[in-house]
Amino acid sequence: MIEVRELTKRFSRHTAVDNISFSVGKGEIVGFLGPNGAGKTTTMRMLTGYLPATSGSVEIGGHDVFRESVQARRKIGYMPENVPLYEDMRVREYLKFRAHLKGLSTSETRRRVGEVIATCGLDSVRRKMIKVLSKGYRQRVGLADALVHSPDLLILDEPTNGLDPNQIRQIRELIKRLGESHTILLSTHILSEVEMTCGRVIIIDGGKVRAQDSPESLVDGMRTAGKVLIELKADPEVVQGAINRLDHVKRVTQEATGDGWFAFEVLVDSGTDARERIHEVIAQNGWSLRSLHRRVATLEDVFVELTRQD
Ligand SMILES: Nc1ncnc2c1ncn2[C@@H]1O[C@H](COP(=O)(O)OP(=O)(O)OP(=O)(O)O)[C@@H](O)[C@H]1O
Repeated sequence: MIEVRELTKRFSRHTAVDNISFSVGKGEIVGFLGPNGAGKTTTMRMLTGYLPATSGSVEIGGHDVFRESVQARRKIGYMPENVPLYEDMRVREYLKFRAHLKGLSTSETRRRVGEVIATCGLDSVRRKMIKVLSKGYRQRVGLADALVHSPDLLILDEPTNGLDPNQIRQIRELIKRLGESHTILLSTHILSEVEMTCGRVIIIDGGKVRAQDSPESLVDGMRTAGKVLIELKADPEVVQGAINRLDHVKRVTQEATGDGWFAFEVLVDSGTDARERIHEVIAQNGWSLRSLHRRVATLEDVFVELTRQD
């Protein structure tokens, strides 16, 4: 559905997107992740034909976005980061206006506007002025606008940005439902959202693709996957020294928990499980233990590992 080849965008001397290639298959929901300034919005704007590329190509459903822009755009529903809405229009009126702009006939417009109002849960506000709507409803209007011409592909730039947790949940559920009948590429900062909604993730940083895989495989392949967390009561320096001497232990850090106990974080080689040997050391020394468990890596760990500056 999306085929991106060696895509580059330079703004004078700054390269915002640097020779990236990826594809998104029909029916996939793909998360596009990256820190601020990574190049997500710039990439999405090129994908949707709003911004010309410096070099490289983008095909949407077999149509080159730059050379066959009308055909390609017909397949795309784009929701930009800050949805530009006409504040003084009523919701239904605005969606009708947008549908006409996108070339729908009067009867198609009536039918589709009714459908997207229902899909996006806008029935109760369809006669309200856009300026009185909450941010959550505005996002839904943006989504309805992106959907009104029945595109196969949705490109959503931070669809939950600025929403409260309830609104985030509602939009996430809506996106999941839309994913049953659309291909979706969405950018977000909320990693748990990606884990819940996306089958695949593309992580970009400094304009380059750093990783692309399912959230599970990225987490499995995580280099720092092995961490054991312990809480016990004993001389922390002695504990640290004893655990540090074990095979496959890379680093032990400790901090006081404030109630007389100490918390230790033990970094071990990937693929090793040091819990049993750590427990033996604790038992041999007779230290009081109140917790010992392995921490499973999260997508956040992968993200930090791939995009951190140091
Ligand atoms: N029109 C422009 N002119 C010059 N530089 C730009 C322009 N648009 C974006 N940039 C720069 O390109 C880089 C990538 O920006 P982009 O907005 O694509 O990042 P992003 O990943 O979407 O970030 P955020 O998460 O903050 O929205 C940034 O360094 C930005 O300053």
